[in-house]
Amino acid sequence: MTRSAADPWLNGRPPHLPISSEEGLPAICLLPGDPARVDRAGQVLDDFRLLGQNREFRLGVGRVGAVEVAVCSTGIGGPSTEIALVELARLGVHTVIRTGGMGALAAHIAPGDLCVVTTAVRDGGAAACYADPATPAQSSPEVSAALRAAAASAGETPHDIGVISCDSYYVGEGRPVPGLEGRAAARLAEIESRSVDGMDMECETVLVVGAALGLRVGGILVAHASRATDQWLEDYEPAQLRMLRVAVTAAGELGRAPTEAR
Ligand SMILES: O=P(O)(O)O[C@H]1O[C@H](CO)[C@@H](O)[C@H]1O
Ligand SMILES: O=c1cc[nH]c(=O)[nH]1
Repeated sequence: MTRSAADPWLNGRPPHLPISSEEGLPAICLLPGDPARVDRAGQVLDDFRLLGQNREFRLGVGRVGAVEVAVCSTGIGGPSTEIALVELARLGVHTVIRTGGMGALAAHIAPGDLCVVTTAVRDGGAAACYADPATPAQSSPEVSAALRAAAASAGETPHDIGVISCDSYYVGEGRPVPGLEGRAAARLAEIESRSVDGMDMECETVLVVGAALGLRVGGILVAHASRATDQWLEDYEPAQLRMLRVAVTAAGELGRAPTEAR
């Protein structure tokens, strides 16, 4: 059997994710950007096992109660996130929850705060291949509701937020790269004028590409930093674990009461 360039799966194995369609995946998958967060999610899942890693795509599966949950890192930005989503959908995943970090823009969101993503401003590249730029990036209401309920049961009080997702961390997020300070400042002012609560680099792709593929989509983010107060959370792991606990509980609920993918 030879690999097709147009459809480069071979013997049920996708070209990027370290798994074959014979092994299959659970219907629900958490999507951190950082590969190291896959193992952190494993700390709050039962019977976690790592399936493998290829490039930025680290993949594992575990369980919450009777519900199996996959965790797959997307790497940074739209292109690698699009690849993960398309391959996961073909492997049987129908619900995805981004579990990431963000820079808060709204002054009332402090580093370490949890945020349930309801919408994303479309500022990346990959998602434009899947839906016209006018198509809104929105979480599936049942995914957001499950995340809010899981947070409440853990004693957390997450913010409901809109994020802007863009494919540049430095100048694109208004950081002063030497020689480009003016450009970065103008960019930050432009982002601030859009009235969003935070910025990351993957939510748009998860919401738009996932929806175009017929998946239920959503996201929970923890503020790693505040651009409003210029604070940065150095001891980030406890906040990530709080977020992951909420996401795993929500995944358990969504898996217990499956609805049709939208
Ligand atoms: O916290 P994760 O999911 O890695 O994502 C955030 O961190 C990366 C930037 O450092 C970007 O991918 C951004 O969206
Ligand atoms: O400032 C930040 C922090 C996390 N992720 C981002 O994209 N930006």
